[in-house]
This record gives sequence, C-alpha cells and structure tokens, in this order.
Amino acid sequence: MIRTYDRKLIIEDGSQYYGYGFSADTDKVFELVFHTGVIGYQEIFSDPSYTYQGVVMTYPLIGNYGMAADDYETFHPTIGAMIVREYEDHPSNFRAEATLSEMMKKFDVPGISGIDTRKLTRSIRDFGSRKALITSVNTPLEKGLEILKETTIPGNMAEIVSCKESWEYETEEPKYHIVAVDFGIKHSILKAWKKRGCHVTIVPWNTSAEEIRKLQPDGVFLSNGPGDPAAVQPAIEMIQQLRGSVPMFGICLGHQLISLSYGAKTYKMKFGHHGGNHPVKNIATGKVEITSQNHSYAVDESSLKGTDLTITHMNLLDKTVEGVACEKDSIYSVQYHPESAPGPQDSGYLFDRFIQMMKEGKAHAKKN
Ligand SMILES: NC(=O)CC[C@H](N)C(=O)O
Repeated sequence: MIRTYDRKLIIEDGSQYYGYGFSADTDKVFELVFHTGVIGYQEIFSDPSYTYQGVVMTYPLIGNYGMAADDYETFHPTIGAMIVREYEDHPSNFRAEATLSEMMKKFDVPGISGIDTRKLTRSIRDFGSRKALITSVNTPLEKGLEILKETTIPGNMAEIVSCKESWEYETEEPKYHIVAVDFGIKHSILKAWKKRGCHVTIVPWNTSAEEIRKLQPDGVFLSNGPGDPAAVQPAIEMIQQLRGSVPMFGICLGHQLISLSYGAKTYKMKFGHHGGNHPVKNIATGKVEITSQNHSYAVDESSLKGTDLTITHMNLLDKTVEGVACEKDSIYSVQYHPESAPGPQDSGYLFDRFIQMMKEGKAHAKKN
C-alpha cells in the first residue's frame, strides 16, 4: 500500500521534512534535539526533562519492543514530540502492554515517521537546536513560520512538571530519609534510592529551606528536570540556605542548580548531550565511565574558578564539566545520569556515596 505524507516538520530556518503521523494529530512547537541511544524510547518518551523538546531518534527503528508497565519515568509524559525514521506498531516483547503510538496519543504527543533522521541530525549538529513545529502536511510554510515566531518556549519548566504537593516513596524498614526536590524527577532515580533502603519524601520544586529542614532529612536530593536552570531561582536560594547543614546530591538540573548556588554560571549548548555512550572521566580516580546523558545546558568551567566547588568529572568528547563537589559542605553533583535509564550502569557508585555520607552524618549527629 502506498501511503501519502500526512504530517510535516517545519523548522524555524524555513526547512521542511515530510512524513507520516503515528500518534496524536496535534500541532506542537518544540526545540529539536537528537538522541543517539539504540534502545530506551520508552524512558525518553516519559522523561520529564524532555518537556518542550522534539526528540529525533538516530536509531532507525522505534516502537519494536512496545511499552512495559514498569519502565515509565513518569506516568504523565510531557515530551514535545518524537521524530523517527521507521515506526513499528506491532511490538514483539512479552513485557509489552501497549504500543508507543497508543501512549503518545493518550498524552497528546505528536510523532512523525518516515523522516530522514540522518540528514536532520546532521543539520542539528551543524546549525544547533532550533524551534520546530509538527503540523498537517496542508499547513502553508508561511503559516508554520508565523506560529514558530509567536510561540515562546518557557524557561522555568520545573513549575510545569513538578508535583504540586509532597508525596512519599515508601520503603520497608528504611535506613535513611531523603527529601527529593522534584524538578521533574525520574522514577528510576526513586527506584535507585529504594534499592538502597531509603524512604523518599518528594517535595515541589519551590519548597523552602525551612520546610525541608522541618522534614528532618538525612540527605537532600536535587532532581533532574527540563528547562533553563537559571530560571529556577527559588531553588537556587533554597540550596544556598541549606547547604552545609545536610548532605546534598544533585543530578543534571540538580547539578546545574548547585553550581549556580555557588556563583558559577550555566550556558546553553549548541545541541547538548542526549545518548547513552558518553565517556566521562572521574578526575580523582582517572577512571572513565560510559554514561547516559540528557542535557542542553552546561556549567561554564571558567565560572567555577574562585567558588568553593571543584570539578570532579569531565566529558571526554568535548571537555565540558560533568561533576562538581564541595567536600566541606558534603555536597556533590553530576551532569550525567547515574540511574542509567536507559544506559550503561558504570556510575551507580554515586548513589552509594550518598548513602555513605548520610551514614557518616548520622554517626556525627549521635556523637554531638
Ligand atoms: N535532564 C536534565 O535534568 C536536564 C537539565 C536541563 N534542563 C538541561 O537541559 O540541561
């Protein structure tokens, strides 16, 4: 059967890519990024950090193993769009309970297939992330460009995806109590804490230092999340007030917020890091970890000079900052994703280190 193009992708520079809709028929504006993972489309689809991002999957076949109930990163996905070469609507996997298309429809996420994703990825590498729109094939280019011009993508997206009220991720006979500040937290991070015997209280993105103190945590975790870290000002202030009094650990957006709170700066990268194969050097040990990554902003290395933070990890592809720490404040963070969903599991030790810090903190408190 010959199928005719029914949807298209319009980029703000005026280029157009024609394809086939495989999910919701809604028109949406987002920022283009590409992801180089071979697997993991379910985790990507449901990772809140992809809010307002249209993800071009460089692996050419997407949908083939369906969607498994246990693998969602959130139950309310907010990703901008998915752009693929070939979409497979007949998954073969004993764990599959739905198709990608069904779930995208449910959450009103547009998807387009039949796209020359190699060409599109090269254009993102050459010209950077840009705004784009998925729309009907009948939308005139001028109209699409007008929509793109008129639509602004918000900076603070934590306020969109964060929980509105605190909730508990329970663990039987917990050894430690973590307060996790939710800027768009992934479930696999909560699972990583549970596996290590932690009870987690998840609190909204703008919870104050005082409110967090009242919960008497053994440690405070700062989550991943979408958007521009510099736009999440209340969280930066909260970290400034809290650090030094309780161990703190941040991942991705959490790492950027920690850096900002010490006076460093963040900047937007040309096309970011999105994939599961980024080599990162642990500066203390000299060891290289293969890491899972998803970020469009980074901490400016030169801006860390003169702050209390030291660089602990470095990306070997482009030498960007991948981790910082301040020993006296018992605080550390990484730009990449040690929860490794999807991705290699080289960096799980970062969760164990926090357990150790909380243990030492408890022993210290007992002594005094
Ligand atoms: N995964 C994340 O936490 C992403 C952090 C931030 N929104 C960035 O794009 O850099």
